[in-house]
Amino acid sequence: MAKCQNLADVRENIDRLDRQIVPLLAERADYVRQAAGFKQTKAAVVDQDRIEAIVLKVRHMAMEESCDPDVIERIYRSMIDAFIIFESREWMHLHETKE
Ligand SMILES: O=C(O)C(=O)C[C@]1(C(=O)O)C=C[C@@H](O)C=C1
Repeated sequence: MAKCQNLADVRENIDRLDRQIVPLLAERADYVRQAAGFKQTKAAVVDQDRIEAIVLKVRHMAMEESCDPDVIERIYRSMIDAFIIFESREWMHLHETKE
């Protein structure tokens, strides 16, 4: 990790990472969209056991990276909330247009 000399350096690095993160989120969104296709009911879009398993996993990963696990948990819970809204929309679209 580079030690920055000023705020402009910091922001350059943040912008570089955002250029990597957004394509990964787009790829993740595509898999979330596919998940909607495998779910029989709209209620199944929210899978609390799966969410808790993901949170546990990413908290461990954060600790391995010497990052605050509470920050990572908050980011993941917010991200999954957004994906649930997205997946619900996708589920309705897929299941409305079936018949
Ligand atoms: O794993 C699933 O079933 C998904 O739909 C993906 C995902 C996620 O974003 O990771 C989204 C919604 C679910 O409630 C749980 C997890």
